[in-house]
Amino acid sequence: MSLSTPPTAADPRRVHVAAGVILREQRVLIARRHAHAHQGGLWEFPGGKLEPGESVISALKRELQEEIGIDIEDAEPLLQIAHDYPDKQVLLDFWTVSAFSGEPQSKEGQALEWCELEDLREREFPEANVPVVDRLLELFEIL
Ligand SMILES: Nc1nc2c([nH]c(=O)n2[C@@H]2O[C@H](COP(=O)(O)OP(=O)(O)OP(=O)(O)O)[C@@H](O)[C@H]2O)c(=O)[nH]1
Ligand SMILES: [Mg+2]
Repeated sequence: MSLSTPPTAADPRRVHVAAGVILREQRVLIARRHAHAHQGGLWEFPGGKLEPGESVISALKRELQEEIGIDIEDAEPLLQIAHDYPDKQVLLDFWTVSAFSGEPQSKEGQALEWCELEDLREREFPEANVPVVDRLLELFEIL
């Protein structure tokens, strides 16, 4: 019998998070997590925790307005990842944001970068993000 149980998406202790993969030409918008935050100093896709009773898309819209000041006009699910950090279990819902209004700006003092897809591997992301970065590069046929 294995000592640890594999991650399951349904575990109610998981923190459910919505994050946006915002694409423009061959670039993706990434933000740097504050040094003191969970997984601090690493790059992320903007987003945050769902409030009780909130849908993923509503949370995504709210978080992207709060963090970078844009309004989502079109988005579709890209990948869901359940990941266990030593100190936290998360369920990350990554959505591709294909249309939005407003110009992304740092509303919480975080660094923002329109990163060329081919440079994405050089940025350090939290461990849970590895499959989403892989998927994105696969979709754009970047090896
Ligand atoms: N937004 C975002 N969170 C991520 C990513 N990858 C990843 O592991 N996480 C984790 O998911 C959780 C998301 O929390 P958050 O800090 O963005 O939540 P939030 O915006 O609601 O912030 P708050 O806690 O200050 O209200 C964190 O534990 C973070 O480490 C990612 O790409 N984007
Ligand atoms: Mg956040």
